[in-house]
Amino acid sequence: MASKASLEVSSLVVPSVVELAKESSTSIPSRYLRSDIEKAVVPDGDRVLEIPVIDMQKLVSGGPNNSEVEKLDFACKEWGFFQLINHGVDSTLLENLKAEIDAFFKLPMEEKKKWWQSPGNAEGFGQAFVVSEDQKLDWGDLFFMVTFPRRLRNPNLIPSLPSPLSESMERYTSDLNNLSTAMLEKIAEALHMETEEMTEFVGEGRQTIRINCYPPCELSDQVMGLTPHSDATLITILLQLNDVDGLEIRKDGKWVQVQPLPNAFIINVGDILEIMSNGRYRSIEHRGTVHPVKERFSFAAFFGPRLDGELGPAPSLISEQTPAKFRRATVQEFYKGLFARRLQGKAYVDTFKIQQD
Ligand SMILES: O=C(O)CCC(=O)C(=O)O
Ligand SMILES: [Fe+2]
Repeated sequence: MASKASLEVSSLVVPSVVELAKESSTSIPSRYLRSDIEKAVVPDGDRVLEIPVIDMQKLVSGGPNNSEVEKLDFACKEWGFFQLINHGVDSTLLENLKAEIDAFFKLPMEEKKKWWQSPGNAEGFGQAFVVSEDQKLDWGDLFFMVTFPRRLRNPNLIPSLPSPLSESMERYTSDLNNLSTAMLEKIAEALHMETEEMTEFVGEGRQTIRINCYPPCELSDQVMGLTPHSDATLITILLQLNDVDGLEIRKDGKWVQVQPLPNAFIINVGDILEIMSNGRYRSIEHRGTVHPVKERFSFAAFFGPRLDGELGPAPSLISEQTPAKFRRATVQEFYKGLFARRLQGKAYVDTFKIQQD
């Protein structure tokens, strides 16, 4: 049955960083400058960090004992992050989307104002998780909206975006919604969960999207494009929209840069999947850095469960030997708490942990 539950998401309204970046670097307000940025480690020589690569075609076509499902299990368990190739999303659509988003963020501010966030509503251009006037701000503008289920969409967004961006967004978010559902079925298989348990938990699902634009900044080592965080999702499908790297993950305590394969998706385990898998899979902390002279764009599609359900470890994954590591909560309660605080690594999901003696 379709749920009526909706969720109000808000964030304090802040100025546009794209506009700010047009001014000289001497005028960067202190709200953006940080002195506590940990540097990323540079891999030895020309060794780069090789995050696992999963092939969607192999994942869906293999029968029982599919080794790609085992690879998926390993990637979610050991990394919380992997690249997805052969994902089936049309590459022409991806190329069009990249150009259209670039043009969208370059529209004059006068026009972009139509889609700016407003007090009490975090959809549109702006920032997220800004809850106090004195917290540090990210060096980037985002565009956030609810995309699925359709009835929860804000009518001032997708249909009123410039054409052809609105048509590309419709196709892209719909393709990613289907891909997320297919991926979660495989994740259920990898976890040896009952399939119905996953489908019941996800229900109609909920997708939100966040497009990130990080303008260049001369003081790039003193600003953060996107504060270290884990995503509060089941899974996130991330696409880097241009040729500028900047995504970093915290691997074994150290920040390391990710170099995505062209047009591959980067998929990461979110906090809700960590809870549902009873900690077998772990959401990974990541951040967006800023380049000194180049702007960077990325597109994150967040996929979570229906809003009118409950979350907690899947009953089939709990036993006497593996007791529940997380408390149960309604999905609404989970999100309400999330949006009431600033982003701070994995601190929020940790509040759901049950102390083990
Ligand atoms: O820009 C990136 O690569 C990371 C984006 C991200 O983590 C997010 O939007 O949640
Ligand atoms: Fe993220």
